[in-house]
Amino acid sequence: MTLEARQVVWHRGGALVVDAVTLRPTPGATIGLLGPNGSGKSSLLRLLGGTGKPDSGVVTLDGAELGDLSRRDVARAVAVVSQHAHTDTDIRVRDVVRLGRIPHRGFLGATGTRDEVAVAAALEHTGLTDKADRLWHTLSGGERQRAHIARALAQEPRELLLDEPTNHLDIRHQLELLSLVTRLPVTSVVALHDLNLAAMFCDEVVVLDRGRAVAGGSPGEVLTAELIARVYGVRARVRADERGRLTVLFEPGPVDVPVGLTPDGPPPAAT
Ligand SMILES: Nc1ncnc2c1ncn2[C@@H]1O[C@H](COP(=O)(O)OP(=O)(O)OP(=O)(O)O)[C@@H](O)[C@H]1O
Repeated sequence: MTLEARQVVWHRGGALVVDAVTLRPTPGATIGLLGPNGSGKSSLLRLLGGTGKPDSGVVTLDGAELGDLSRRDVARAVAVVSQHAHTDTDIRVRDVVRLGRIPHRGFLGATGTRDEVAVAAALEHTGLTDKADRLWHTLSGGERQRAHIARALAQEPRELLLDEPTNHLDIRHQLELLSLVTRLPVTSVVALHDLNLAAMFCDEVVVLDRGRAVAGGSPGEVLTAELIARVYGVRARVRADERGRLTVLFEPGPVDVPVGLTPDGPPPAAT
């Protein structure tokens, strides 16, 4: 059993933003949450992380309703990296990563060898060991993003919720980060905009559109030109290589232009 959402509904600011979504990730799998801006990805992640409470439906962790568990119990199992994580500017990177250990600390809050080992491993995994003693405000945007991920890894969660974790990262670090996430012995739910990264790294994807889950399954089943046109309003060609790896190629122009008619094609007949 793992973190699950069943028929969750959530209104924010009077609007329905998550509409009867059910999410049952396979334990250990990497699940991509896809969908256009405003489709409800971050909101669903908030419900899964327990920082939002559904108006109806339930989120459960190992069968227990999230609202019935203490914050500490949830934090021992679930780590969240949100899109707009705030960090004080005069704190050192190692101390940011140490924050991930708080749910594991004993009554007096003392840190032990196990904490320092977890922090060192998290810094190493995210390529930040040599920046551990740097002050936060001296880091680049991508390095800050990696430090937030290191903090989540130091938490040694079973479930990892990541909201656009590749934002700010250069292509090498995007690939390294998602490759790391897929190798971790955790269940991950990752909001992503890049459909090619989703196809490359996710075992399953769920597509949200105006709060509703409109498709779910393996990337190959879900990421079709038809779905991309319908949900994103964009023309695309989806190719699979001999090993079944997908590439999504986007094409300019409105979706109602027949596929195959490119800007280099014949000019429209004069009227
Ligand atoms: N605090 C809030 N009050 C009112 N509406 C909100 C609030 N937070 C989010 N919303 C609305 O909820 C809807 C879903 O937003 P959400 O951030 O979950 O989408 P998203 O898919 O993560 O978008 P993006 O890809 O742009 O990050 C949007 O219409 C957004 O404007």
